[in-house]
Amino acid sequence: MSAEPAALEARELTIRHGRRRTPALRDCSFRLPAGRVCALVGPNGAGKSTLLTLAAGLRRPTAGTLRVLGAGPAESRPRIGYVAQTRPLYPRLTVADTLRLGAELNRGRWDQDAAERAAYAAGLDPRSRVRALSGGQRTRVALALALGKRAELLLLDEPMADLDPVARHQLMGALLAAVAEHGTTVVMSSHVLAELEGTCDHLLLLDGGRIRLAGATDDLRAAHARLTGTASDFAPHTVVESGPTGRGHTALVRSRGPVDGAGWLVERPSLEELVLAHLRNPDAPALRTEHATPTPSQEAAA
Ligand SMILES: Nc1ncnc2c1ncn2[C@@H]1O[C@H](COP(=O)(O)OP(=O)(O)OP(=O)(O)O)[C@@H](O)[C@H]1O
Repeated sequence: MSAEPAALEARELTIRHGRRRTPALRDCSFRLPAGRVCALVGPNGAGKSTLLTLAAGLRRPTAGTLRVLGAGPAESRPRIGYVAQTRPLYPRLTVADTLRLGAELNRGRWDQDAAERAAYAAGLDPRSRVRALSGGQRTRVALALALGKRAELLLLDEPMADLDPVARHQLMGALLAAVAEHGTTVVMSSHVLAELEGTCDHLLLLDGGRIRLAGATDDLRAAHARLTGTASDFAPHTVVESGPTGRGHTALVRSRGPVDGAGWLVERPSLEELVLAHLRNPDAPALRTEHATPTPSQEAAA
């Protein structure tokens, strides 16, 4: 548990789309402290976009609660920047008009410089109509609106999917600057695990609508180890994934006590290794670190 303010706090969050029998999210409980850059990862259909739409106040949960910046999602909407996977924009407006509309809708908090930096960094013409933009250019404009809004919480659905490598680099720079200057919290869904490694300091791994891993990336990595040795018994540690290697056996384990001194070669897994091992092994127990655990609710404490 933590006294740090939470950007998101979910308790038993469940949502069923329409009449679907299987919920898109099931009993998800987690806490995302404010000021983090959180990678939201998981396979196709895991529930990532659904979670972002709930946080953006565009859908209501079937059961459970989600607090956003300490309030209900709808109430917090003015403080949130949400970039949907479809990048909805007005096709007839020019890029400059789109930013003007952003300024109009966010009077008193609009940051024109930040919006223009994001939109025009690659030489995009302000007079271009939105309908004539490429997928990556639309993404730039959608991100420019979110950054110009000086949102306290940015909810970005696969923001890097259609950006070229230079634009990805620029986007990460702009996001990290917002975090450093304004304490912005960023939640970013992505399938490009290697790209998230150096940028994200928090991870939410969803699979089948359930939370598999939640916590600071350093804490999650520190809770695991890759052990390689001649024996195949890795007790007392919990094996997430194991297999033979040229040198004997190797396993990615959730450590229970010290891992040194037992004759194993010990390595700290990368974020990508950790995520892949959990996705390949759906029976591995979920892990939510202390800082990612919701504080006891007032009703529960009463
Ligand atoms: N509007 C909808 N109506 C019915 N079912 C939906 C709707 N939106 C999502 N779903 C279902 O909810 C589940 C979660 O979908 P969601 O889009 O949240 O996954 P995702 O993790 O974002 O996937 P991807 O990586 O492919 O974008 C899937 O089974 C999907 O089919």
